[in-house]
Amino acid sequence: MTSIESVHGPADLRALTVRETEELAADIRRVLVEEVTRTGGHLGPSLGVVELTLALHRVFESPRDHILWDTGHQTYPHKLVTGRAGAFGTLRQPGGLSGYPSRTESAHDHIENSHASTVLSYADGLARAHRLRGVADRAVVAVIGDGALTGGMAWEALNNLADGADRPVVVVLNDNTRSYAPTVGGIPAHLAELRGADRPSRSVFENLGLSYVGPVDGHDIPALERALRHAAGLGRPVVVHCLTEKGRGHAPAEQDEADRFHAVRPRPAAPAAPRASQGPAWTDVFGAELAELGAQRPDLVALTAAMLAPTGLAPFAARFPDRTVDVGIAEQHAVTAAAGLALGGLHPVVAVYATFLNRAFDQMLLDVALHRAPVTFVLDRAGVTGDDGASHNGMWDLSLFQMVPGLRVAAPRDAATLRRALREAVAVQDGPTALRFPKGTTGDDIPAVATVEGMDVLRHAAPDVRDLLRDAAPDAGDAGDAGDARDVLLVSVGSMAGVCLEAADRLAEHGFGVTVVDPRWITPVPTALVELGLRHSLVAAVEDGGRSGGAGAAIAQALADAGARTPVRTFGLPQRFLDHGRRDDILAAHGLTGRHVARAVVEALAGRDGSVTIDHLAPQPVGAEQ
Ligand SMILES: Cc1ncc(C[n+]2csc(CCOP(=O)(O)OP(=O)(O)O)c2C)c(N)n1
Ligand SMILES: CC(=O)[C@@H](O)[C@H](O)COP(=O)(O)O
Ligand SMILES: [Mg+2]
Repeated sequence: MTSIESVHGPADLRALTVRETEELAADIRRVLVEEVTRTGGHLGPSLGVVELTLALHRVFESPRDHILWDTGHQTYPHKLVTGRAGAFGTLRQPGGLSGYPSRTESAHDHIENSHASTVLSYADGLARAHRLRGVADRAVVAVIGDGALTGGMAWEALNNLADGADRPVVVVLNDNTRSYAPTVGGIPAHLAELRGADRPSRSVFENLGLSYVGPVDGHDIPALERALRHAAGLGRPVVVHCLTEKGRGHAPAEQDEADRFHAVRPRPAAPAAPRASQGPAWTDVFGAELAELGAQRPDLVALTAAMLAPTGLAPFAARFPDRTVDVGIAEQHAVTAAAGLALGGLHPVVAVYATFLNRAFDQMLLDVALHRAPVTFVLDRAGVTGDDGASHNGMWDLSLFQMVPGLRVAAPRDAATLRRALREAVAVQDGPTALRFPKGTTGDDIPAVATVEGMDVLRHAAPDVRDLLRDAAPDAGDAGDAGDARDVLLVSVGSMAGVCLEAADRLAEHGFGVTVVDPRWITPVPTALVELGLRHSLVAAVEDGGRSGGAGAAIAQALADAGARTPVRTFGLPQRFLDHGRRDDILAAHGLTGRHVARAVVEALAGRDGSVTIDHLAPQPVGAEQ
């Protein structure tokens, strides 16, 4: 029985007989199911490309030939046959193998970005480079899924590839008819025709000017190899249409109608000990509230970019299918179509993972905000997601949002404030709104102890919260803070409320008067927040997002614009690409903990008069940066 342990690199594949290759495919599936069930990850997509991966590495000679993968979530077989079988048990673990191609892991890996629909553009550019540099002996092979093919970039690239008879890119279309759910739109309909008995005489690819090979059984290794060799021999741009099955070879995945085990959660290492209430999933809170609002507001329309269930829209879709739109993996189209829906008198809600909205920034800015269109953006997976690595962290949105005139942004801290923010957002009819919340569960609700000008005060040291906005400095109240009641203003952004409250307790133990405020609506910076900041000795903003141009930076700018001399410390993620890991570990590693924030605030205050010692707080790995 040929096993994956006998494969140390793709050259070993080329020495196998067809039978041995088929035995190897079975062993790869065994390893995928055993390991990914434990580690979590993209089991279904990888099971679907086992034979395709083996055929690709037998026909083409990576890394001299470039085999490029769109999205990269389906590359576990590729990793196994390119020398990483021994490390595969570390998949998606901190310090272990990435769940996507990684150039530091292997010369066989090229594209690390997990955002879909990019591979054909890489291939076009790489093929142009080969031509311009006179490189003639290196193939460029681009694997793209039927889902990714619904993304606009893919067609921009095809338009260019079709015009490049001298750029012999081999496009391998991995057609398993699904993104998460069955792929939607005219493109999958055309692919279905090509798969059918009475297929059209010419495919859309041939009408554009590319050659077309197929359809070919994506699980028949000899047939795949024949098709790939034929395609490579054409010496011109060509699409090889491969028919595969997502989740192939693992019955629970094959039978999973929802998404064929697109992304499975890690199996708990041991029976989970009863933990403090984690609360509901943010996604579920949003989905349930939107469905309720949909019953009250016939003008609400939900839009998704091929992620209806992952973004929580399933309850809304079940009740209001005619007001639910899946545009495919096409966020740019989703946003401008939402502007069109708004122009038509409706109130669209665009639900998307935060990082994927990046590619629709221009549409948000100039198709939505320029027209003050009442579109509500709901960003799930905002902040650190962790497991999926650098291109999945939702750490860009708060910075991008600062640039959008008229956009109002809410960052709820728990389930109650998420429901409230959603209701408030869809009530806004004179411009766009956005909500952002992280991956995972909400935890318990965190009640406000007071409100000030619409902002929630989670903790304060003054006898009366209104004292905080008076000019005279109130003495410390009964919160046990011995210092001036307005020593420190901690501005909590979204899910950082628990971190801020822990920091406040630590600071209060050491005699500081601390106010913790959650503006809930953080962009534009509330005037009342500036007023509060002006009356405190130090302002510290804590956000689960990139520090450059984020919410904290905007608060600092607003205070400076108001002529404040109050120093501002911003706590957020360093503007770097963060390696994969667990969300909580990454937040802690970058100082987003109560202990670290307290220590850094004390340092900042000590920096003013030097009278405060900080030896009682253990050193933390990362300091707060101004
Ligand atoms: C721009 C962007 N939007 C959404 C996603 C989330 N996503 C990851 S894989 C996937 C489905 C991909 O379908 P397909 O290309 O057919 O690959 P398959 O999983 O079927 O192999 C989606 C929507 C993404 N990675 N990038
Ligand atoms: C590859 C991709 O973009 C998605 O499958 C993503 O990995 C899902 O992330 P969650 O697991 O957080 O839903
Ligand atoms: Mg697919």
